[in-house]
Amino acid sequence: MDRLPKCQANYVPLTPLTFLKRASMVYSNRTSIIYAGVRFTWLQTYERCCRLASTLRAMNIVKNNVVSVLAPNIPAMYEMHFAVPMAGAVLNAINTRLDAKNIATILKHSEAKIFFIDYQYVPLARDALRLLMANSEASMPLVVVIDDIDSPTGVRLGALEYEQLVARGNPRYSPEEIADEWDPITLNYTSGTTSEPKGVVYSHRGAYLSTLSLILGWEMKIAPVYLWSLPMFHCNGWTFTWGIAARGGTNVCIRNTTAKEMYESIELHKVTHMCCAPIVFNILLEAKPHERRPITTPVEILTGGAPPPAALLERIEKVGFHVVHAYGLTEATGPALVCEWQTKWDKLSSEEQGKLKARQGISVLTLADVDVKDPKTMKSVNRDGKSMGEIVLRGSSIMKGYFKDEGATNKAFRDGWFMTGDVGVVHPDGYLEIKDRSKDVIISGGENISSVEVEAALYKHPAVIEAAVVAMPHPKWGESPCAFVSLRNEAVGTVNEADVIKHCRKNLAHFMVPKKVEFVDELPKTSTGKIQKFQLRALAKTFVVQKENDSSSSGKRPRGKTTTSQINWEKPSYYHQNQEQIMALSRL
Ligand SMILES: Nc1ncnc2c1ncn2[C@@H]1O[C@H](COP(=O)(O)OP(=O)(O)OP(=O)(O)O)[C@@H](O)[C@H]1O
Repeated sequence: MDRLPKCQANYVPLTPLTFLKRASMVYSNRTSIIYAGVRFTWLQTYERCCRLASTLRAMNIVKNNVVSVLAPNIPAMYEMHFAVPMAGAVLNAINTRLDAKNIATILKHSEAKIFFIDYQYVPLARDALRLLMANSEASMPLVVVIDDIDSPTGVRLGALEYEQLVARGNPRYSPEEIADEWDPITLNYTSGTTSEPKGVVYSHRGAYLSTLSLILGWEMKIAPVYLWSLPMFHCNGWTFTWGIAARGGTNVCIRNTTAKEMYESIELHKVTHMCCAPIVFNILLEAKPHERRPITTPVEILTGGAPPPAALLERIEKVGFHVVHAYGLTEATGPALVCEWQTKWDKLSSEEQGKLKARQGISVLTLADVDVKDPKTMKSVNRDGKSMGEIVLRGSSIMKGYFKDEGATNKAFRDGWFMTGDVGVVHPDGYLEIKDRSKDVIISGGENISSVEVEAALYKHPAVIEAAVVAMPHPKWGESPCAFVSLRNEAVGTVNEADVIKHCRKNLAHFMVPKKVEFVDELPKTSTGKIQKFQLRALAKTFVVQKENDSSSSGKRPRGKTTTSQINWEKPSYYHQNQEQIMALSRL
């Protein structure tokens, strides 16, 4: 038996590109993409991708060349997820919330040969290209502007425009053969929450398997109507760029994730599925009455990227959304764990259900194994829901490695495991729960305090809209929890520090209760909307607790004051005004 050889009939390299070709045949007339007044079928999408791929080849793009794109969730961005690898190249979708300096750094590091730019991002891209040009070691990519396909604007940066390249190409183009499924398909840079963004490389095989296992993990049926509320530049839309083709679904593309645009799309197109970070729940929940639309049939939401507090899960489900919680990282091709629902939980109260759903869950099918280990001994921790260790993963959805960074790659892989840098526990039922990032754990009097647990208690307070907890120096305990909280507009002035501490006492063990609560207008965030705890930690270090139960700080803001502080958080270099829009929205 073992002598039977592989041949082209029985051994085809795994690649998500096969999903598109299949969709063009089996779902040829079904709507593939909706964007404003534009609609495509799966056959049209396939032919447009063939055309673009053939033009890229004609432009001397060869195997493993990087093609970068800076665009929101528009049809071109979707098509490039197929067309670029169909030309044999590697897609690098850049986060549109980065600033010019970081975009220039990515273009240089990735050695991008072509840079596609959505017309709205031309000013930002121009600044990035200027910085790149000033760097004598960097080579300049060819620039292509993507004009709005629904209402062309005429904005240009050079001679080339996306639709011209599509029109010029061959719809009968035969995509480049994937010789080896281990070949790279995309290059995605991490969020830079804990360090500088790193270039994560996915293989065709990893992308294919991760796509399938997420479809199964989320139980996504045939022909979903998928709203693009998650940026496609996040781990290729957590693989749903490829996944919607696999299911013959409809991609509803929107430029901005405003409450109005999301609610309108849900109503108009009868959206069945969407993905988002928990921060988007706030946008949906805090929508103004004229922006809201009733959710008449349940919309499935897959959420992840940050811990969703149980209280927030409860609130969003009451509106009519049905949430599935997943945990993952760029390095794991998006979600690696899904909190698979158990029917016996249906009988529980909504509060208990929220708590169970807030756990990060069990591995997706592509992972061969997941564990929580003591990072020093690499021994598995007890499955008691209490013993903490580092979450480690192994399997086909784990990245190939970090591009041009052997040191970081070697550090990330240890003893056959990928080290996530996240601290978690395993419950007796096998479900994992993340307690913190390694760097965020608070050690108070020798006890580990999970900032995520304290935050979950804070979110239960009806006036709290956002909360983050970090370590603050304490003369007796070494460290103690310090909470940074932003309040709903109507609660500002009515809730004080003592109220919040009293609320925490009711919901947490005494040693976990924050010794200080600082009210802020906004919390500092990364380009992907994650809270930058390093900035909070730096500020918390300046707070001095004199004795037990005295939380007076170094002096600027007296205890119990009910107004919020307008702190000018140091903006990271990868930060620009879109971020402010998101924050403003989340606080409306
Ligand atoms: N469901 C979740 N619950 C809690 N935390 C989550 C969840 N999903 C993701 N995370 C956090 O997000 C991290 C992955 O984020 P991402 O890959 O975007 O880059 P980053 O880790 O934020 O950036 P960098 O690696 O550059 O610091 C995980 O390691 C984990 O800390």
